[in-house]
Amino acid sequence: MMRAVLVKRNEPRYEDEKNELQMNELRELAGAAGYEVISEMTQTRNPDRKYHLGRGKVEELAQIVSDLKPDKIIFHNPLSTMQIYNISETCRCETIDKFQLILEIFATRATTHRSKLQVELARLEYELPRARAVISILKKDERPGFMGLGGYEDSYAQDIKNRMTRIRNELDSIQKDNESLRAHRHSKGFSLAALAGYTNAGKSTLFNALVDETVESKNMLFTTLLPTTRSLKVRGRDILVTDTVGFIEDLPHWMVDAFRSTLDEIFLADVVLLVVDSSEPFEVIRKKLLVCHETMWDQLQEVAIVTVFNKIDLITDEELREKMDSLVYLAPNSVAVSAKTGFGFEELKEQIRNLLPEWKRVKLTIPLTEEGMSLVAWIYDEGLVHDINYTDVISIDFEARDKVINKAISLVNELL
Ligand SMILES: Nc1nc2c(ncn2[C@@H]2O[C@H](COP(=O)(O)OP(=O)(O)OP(=O)(O)O)[C@@H](O)[C@H]2O)c(=O)[nH]1
Ligand SMILES: [Mg+2]
Repeated sequence: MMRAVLVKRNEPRYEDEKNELQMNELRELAGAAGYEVISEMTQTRNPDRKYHLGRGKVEELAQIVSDLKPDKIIFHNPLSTMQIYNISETCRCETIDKFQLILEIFATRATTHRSKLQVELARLEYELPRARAVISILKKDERPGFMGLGGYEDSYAQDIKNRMTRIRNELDSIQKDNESLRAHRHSKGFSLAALAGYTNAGKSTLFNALVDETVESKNMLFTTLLPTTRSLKVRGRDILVTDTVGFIEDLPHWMVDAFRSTLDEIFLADVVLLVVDSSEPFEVIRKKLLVCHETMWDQLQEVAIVTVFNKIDLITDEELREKMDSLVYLAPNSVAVSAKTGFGFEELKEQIRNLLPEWKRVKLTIPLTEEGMSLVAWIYDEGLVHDINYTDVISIDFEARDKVINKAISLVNELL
């Protein structure tokens, strides 16, 4: 196991609780990336400056490093290239910030070709401006080995840019395949639901319990990198449920862009299940709901949202009521569940079912021929059959999308 020293920030203008939350976040992130935290240091913000790390602090850090010999120093706040360079140099230890840590987590979770490309793209986007800056710092210092770089600097940056272009092209073509897959699912009579929400809210646990199949769920952040899809049947309607990667607050734009295709699953759904951890403090839930809505809003105007208050086994009924009542304006169609105990699943399924786009119901008379039978088989595939009678003709009473009904009617007319 890799060993890390954490440097957390302390915002004097924040409440203690909020500072503690940020510390927890960094600890959890480090754990998720596979680090053992061997020491923690706090960096307090100087009111009139940015997160300037004073000489004394860096020396204190260097002492900790020489005593404990960690593999990495991890900072909560974003570091400039100059800071990374100076701290690594003084402490003789690799130094990264929270964003690089998140990238490491994504990299360890990436198992398929698509997710690996996404992670690589995000990494290159992060590296590009830094690569340029590091080279110019080294040039200024006139270090041996970096003298007379000449065209090297440009070609290095150009190389990164070329790799980014290649990855984007490849991702585009994978994205198109996914869109046709989605259209195919729709045409097969499935409705689409996606689980969304902040990381660690319990999406994967709920997903597993709802669809009764085993998808990795651990008490760590970012367990789910790739969307996973399984089917669920509610009152005869087949629903494909997709588990997605969790939202992260303050995600820089270059990361959001790289992971947009993960969010696309959410944007193309018929219903989004927005999962929140109801055992967290009210202010935290409120903030997380805001982040989710902000991230999804522009593209979600048409999509129904079910707000799932999860983990209610951890709080009292009174606490739950209070939270749900005060969050009404941020939590459309809310349902309280426990993914752990299964409480509230029936209500959740009903809520999903009620929000699915309406199908129409028709009765058709189809000739009892071979072509007629194959039309019936197709209707079974695409819709929900309520009643069917075989006499000298086939009388079928079924529910389906407009498109399916229109096609069935025109086929019947051809057969008559
Ligand atoms: N007590 C309790 N714990 C729960 C419940 N649902 C989930 N958990 C726990 O919460 C932790 C996180 O659950 P996950 O399902 O992995 O969370 P996630 O939203 O998929 O997280 P990411 O994939 O990282 O975005 C796990 O330790 C679960 O066991 C619940 O209803 N009750
Ligand atoms: Mg998950």
